Amino acid sequence: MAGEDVVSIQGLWTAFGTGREQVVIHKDLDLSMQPGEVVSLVGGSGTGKTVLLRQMLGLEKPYRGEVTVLGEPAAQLGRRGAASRVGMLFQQGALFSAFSVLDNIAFPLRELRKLPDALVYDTALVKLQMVGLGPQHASKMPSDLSGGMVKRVALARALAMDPPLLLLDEPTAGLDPHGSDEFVELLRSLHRELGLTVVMVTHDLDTLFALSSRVLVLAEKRVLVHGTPQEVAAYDHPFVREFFQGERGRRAMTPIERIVPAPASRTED
Ligand SMILES: Nc1ncnc2c1ncn2[C@@H]1O[C@H](COP(=O)(O)OP(=O)(O)OP(=O)(O)O)[C@@H](O)[C@H]1O
Repeated sequence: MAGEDVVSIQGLWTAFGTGREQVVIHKDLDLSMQPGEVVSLVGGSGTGKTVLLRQMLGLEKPYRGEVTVLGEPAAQLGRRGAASRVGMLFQQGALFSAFSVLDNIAFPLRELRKLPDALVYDTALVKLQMVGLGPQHASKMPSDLSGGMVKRVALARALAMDPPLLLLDEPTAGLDPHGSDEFVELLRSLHRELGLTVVMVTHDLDTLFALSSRVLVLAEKRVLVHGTPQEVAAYDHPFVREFFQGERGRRAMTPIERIVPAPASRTED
């Protein structure tokens, strides 16, 4: 039933520009997401993955059609309403550079103007701890943080208002393999502990296979195919072949071979 969907998109058209300059990005696109899913959106460059996240956050209005989040049109959530329903981790973290770590996390809580300062402070500290950072980091400035820490602080801020829906734009981009594995592990445990529904855009197949319960492929201005990562990877389409069966795809799908190099193939003399 539509009422149970965390996200429901029906008949979505996204277009930019007007007249002969107009470019249509999505055409009659439908999709829905159920509670607890971790859905990865994949698609070629310019297929409108990030725009779709921004529409779920209410930052972009559909040209035509409906984007509904937890039963309400996303475009009508308003900034404060949105923060308690949807948290978003932007690609570069997007921390306020003039604010300390704690003030960045506290920002959505302060915007409410309802909570006493002491409660805002305590809540922000709890969120900091939730993403694996101790209180010694609270007064640091964003410029003092590593890339992995910026992502963690941005995640804590996205979760400040306990939203049931978390949107992630390239969550592991820019992290080294170790940092990426750690961040995936953090996302996995937060998803489990908080019962989140997660929608992410990722080009990283390790992240996709590690986290996704379902993958949606955007192509031809709509959802071309969706299913488990394994089902989608087997779908016969040029983009899907290139994405999953190119060099990156083979690496992500055969982790055991990567870790244990085959000695037999190296000793042929
Ligand atoms: N506000 C805007 N005004 C005009 N065009 C826009 C706007 N936002 C996005 N676009 C265009 O819409 C298209 C889809 O953008 P989007 O960033 O969602 O792509 P994407 O699928 O996330 O691509 P990538 O994988 O390269 O990041 C692009 O061609 C982009 O230039």
